[in-house]
Amino acid sequence: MTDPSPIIETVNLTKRYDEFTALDSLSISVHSGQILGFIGPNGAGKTTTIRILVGLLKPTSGSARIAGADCLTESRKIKRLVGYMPDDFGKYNNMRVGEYLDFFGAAYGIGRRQRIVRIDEVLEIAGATYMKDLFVDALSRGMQQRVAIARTLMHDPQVMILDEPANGLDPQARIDMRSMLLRLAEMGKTLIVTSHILPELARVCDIVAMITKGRLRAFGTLDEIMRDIQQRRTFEIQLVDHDQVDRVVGLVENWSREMDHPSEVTGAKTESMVRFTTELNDREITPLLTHLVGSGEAIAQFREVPTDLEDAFLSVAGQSHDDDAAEKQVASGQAASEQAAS
Ligand SMILES: Nc1ncnc2c1ncn2[C@@H]1O[C@H](COP(=O)(O)OP(=O)(O)OP(=O)(O)O)[C@@H](O)[C@H]1O
Repeated sequence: MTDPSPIIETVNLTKRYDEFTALDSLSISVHSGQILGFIGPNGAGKTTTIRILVGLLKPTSGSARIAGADCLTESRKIKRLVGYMPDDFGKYNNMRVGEYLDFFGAAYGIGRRQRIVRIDEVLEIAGATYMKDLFVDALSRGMQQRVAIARTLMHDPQVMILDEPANGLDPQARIDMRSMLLRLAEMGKTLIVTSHILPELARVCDIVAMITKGRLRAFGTLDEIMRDIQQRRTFEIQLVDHDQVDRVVGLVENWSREMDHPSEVTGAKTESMVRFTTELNDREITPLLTHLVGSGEAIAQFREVPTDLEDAFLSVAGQSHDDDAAEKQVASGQAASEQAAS
């Protein structure tokens, strides 16, 4: 039987600094063995949440519990239960990896004999056995991240909180990190993995929490989020001949006006393609296809361009500006230029 009670739970967690609300009524729950992707842009409130969870910051109101222990008042239990891997590896001059792990093991109160065994175990789990005698400061970012995971595992925590583990990694190291997260989850660890961008890591997460400006915008499995998010959908109409493009652009524009539903319509003559975005649902969009076919235009394909995770994230990020339409426009402009640049 699975345990129905969550291992990590925050209820209306709020943190204010004077008038400024860094975290606003965050309620999330994570079950044992799950990987939570905690995603939000810079300044969203991720670090604030993590600092509360690991007992380093006092919330203004609300509660946070890990395996039943209160993150604020039961810090000893929390320290034993949680392994926290910060984004910044730190500077450790003239320290070899084995010594580094020994140092942190001692800080966790692990006995000397036990540490010797444990260091080999965690290095093996992290795929970093060969690094044991290397100097920490000479390691690449990808190697450092493996050692950081080994360090976080030293006291065998039930919950691991990894802050931006994919930050600064090359594509291969990102893939390795993804496998590592899955391996940790298979071992029964519960993981919170933060990111300010939508990384490939999100694809290994069982659930995703997206926050912006301190507020939870979406929470659930990736599929649920993709379904729920109000999204402008993009359609492509593949034509047979490039001469049709201007006519079909006109047809779609007229139809949109008649429907009183603005669409952005663009034509690409070199591809014999017309693209448009709309918020209409399947039932509402079907008459357009009938209209196009009825007009006598030869249509090779009419298809929706699948929305990817990145679009979903940008859509959620846009919701944070709902109170201010002008700001929203700026945000979507930035998002578009970032997308174009990436
Ligand atoms: N001590 C503080 N006093 C005032 N404001 C603070 C303080 N600490 C954090 N903040 C503000 O709270 C907001 C949330 O910050 P937080 O560090 O949690 O964001 P984040 O999602 O972790 O961002 P990043 O990805 O950049 O680390 C930010 O606007 C930040 O400037």
